[in-house]
Amino acid sequence: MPISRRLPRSIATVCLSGNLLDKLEAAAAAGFDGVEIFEADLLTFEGSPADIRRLAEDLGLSITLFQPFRDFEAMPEPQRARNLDRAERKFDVMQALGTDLVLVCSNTQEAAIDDDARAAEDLRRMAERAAQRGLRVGYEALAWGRHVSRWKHAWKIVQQADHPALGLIVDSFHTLALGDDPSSIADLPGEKIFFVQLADAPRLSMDALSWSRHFRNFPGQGELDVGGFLGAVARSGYAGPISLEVFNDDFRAAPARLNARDAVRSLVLVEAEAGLSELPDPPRSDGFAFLEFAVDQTSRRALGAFLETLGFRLAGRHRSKDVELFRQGGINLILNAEQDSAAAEHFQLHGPSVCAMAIQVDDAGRAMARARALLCSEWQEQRGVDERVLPGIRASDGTLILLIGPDDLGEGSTSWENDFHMLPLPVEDGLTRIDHVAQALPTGSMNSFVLFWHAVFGLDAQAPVDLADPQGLIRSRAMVSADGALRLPLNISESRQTSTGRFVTAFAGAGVHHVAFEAPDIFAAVRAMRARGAATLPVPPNYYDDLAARWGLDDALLDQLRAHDVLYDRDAGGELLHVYSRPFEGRFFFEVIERRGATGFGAANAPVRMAALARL
Ligand SMILES: O=C(O)c1ccc(O)c(O)c1
Ligand SMILES: [Mg+2]
Repeated sequence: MPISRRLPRSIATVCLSGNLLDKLEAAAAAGFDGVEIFEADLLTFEGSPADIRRLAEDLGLSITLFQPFRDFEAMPEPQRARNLDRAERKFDVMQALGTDLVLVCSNTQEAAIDDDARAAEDLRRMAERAAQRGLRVGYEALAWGRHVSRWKHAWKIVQQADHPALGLIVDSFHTLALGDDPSSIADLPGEKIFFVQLADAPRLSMDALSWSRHFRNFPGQGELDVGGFLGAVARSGYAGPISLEVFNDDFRAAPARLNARDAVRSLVLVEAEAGLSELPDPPRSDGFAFLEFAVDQTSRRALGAFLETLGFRLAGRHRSKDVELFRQGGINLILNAEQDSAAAEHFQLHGPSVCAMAIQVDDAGRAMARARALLCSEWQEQRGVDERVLPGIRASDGTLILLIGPDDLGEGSTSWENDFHMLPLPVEDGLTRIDHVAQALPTGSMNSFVLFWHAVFGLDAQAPVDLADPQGLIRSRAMVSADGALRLPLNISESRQTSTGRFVTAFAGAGVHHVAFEAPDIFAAVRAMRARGAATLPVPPNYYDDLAARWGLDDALLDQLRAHDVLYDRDAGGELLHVYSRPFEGRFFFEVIERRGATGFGAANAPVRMAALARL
């Protein structure tokens, strides 16, 4: 039974960077209804709690919760009595803030007594005092609580305390981190759940506290079933706010407004997963319809010539714009040197680079509706008379993503001819399609990109891998569609000296740093490329000696690999053979890949590639 209702959206100030005012403004701008005020943000703020109340009011935000109140229940004397005085002072702050709810998280102190009756008694007393002021107390089990770490245990204590001003607070992280089952939250009386906090996280093997304090992220960015958790909450009849509470090292440094927009995007997604709302299905994709490079006249000549060595041919010239189409097999690459265009702007900022990716989708209208619901900004290029309009959205870094429906640029369709004077040249087919497009991301932005590709296109994030560059570590995560037709590895580096770091710093931000083309016969493709003057990225002999040992390859195959600078890997699906071009003007490079069943990206070979790039 779907329960379509819009619950208020809230975010904890700890999720966002800046001072308290920055945080409030970012939350309001993103469209949140309310905020949880974290005590640390209040303590470091210049203004009084009453000032904060006014600021929030002016921004249209309610203050949904004040937190955390720590180490309260089941203490020995004299702390036990002192804790009630401490609570009274927090109540003063809450009244000045204009919020009626405080979060008490389960006690982590060694001195805490393992006695549910005592805990219940303490919480009941606190609730009595809160009630005298019209306030409420919510009790949350921290996954690392000294004696109370699970929601069922916290609920038992809340029931035992039996006071109308005391309720339960559930937090998806604490429940899912312990592998605890959230489904019976659905059986609680919804009105006794006072507040709901959501956070996702990658699966990591470490203690819950460190995991929670540094690696939480927004729903859809991690691996926990937050949608299932929220579904159980919704079935209880809970009608309060849904609040994001994320402690994350990157988020503390991320631009608050962009991060707040991601926060809303994650809520839209998880609400739909929980059955609280509907979202158009993600597109099914056959892969990339084309890639567009921003160039000027000079770099177009250079890139065109470079592509020709890889077997691409000039296949068409745009009817009204300074744009050329290069083709090979089913691969379309557009070189855009048009003045006063989005491409020209991109070129000014980044130099020759990929400025747009066109993705083939089963239904462009539905894909756009989903993107819009997920707060993507729509984009439309100026167009000439009779030119087709390709609907587009912007990715996290501003890269343009065009959505190509089945009738727009289909295989053998005449629609290219609509916009281009096509040249009657035979197209080569040594390379057949775009296998993947790899991007270098600025530090701290992995979660934002993962959410974009997961939410809008339904791609799944593969497990992160660490790649060793001679100058530092690169973290890589591939976003892949269910059938593997759309693959986008995302790379990030803390060091500015790695191939990824150099790319991001030298070329002003995120961008495509390599494009991989599929070849049915990689050795034939390399021979053809070399015959046209393309140089492959050299591979040291040591690599092949080790390959022989690792995989027990026969000498004939090894000789072929060695002679063609082809790298080899194997995964559960099968074999992977790949080879790299030299970089174009020290920027991006191309990969040729032959998949013999493998679904990965040859991560084991990345250090060899990066060392070769560093030597150049
Ligand atoms: O990390 C903590 O201490 C902490 C505090 C309050 C919360 O609501 C929470 O989920 C964690
Ligand atoms: Mg919490």
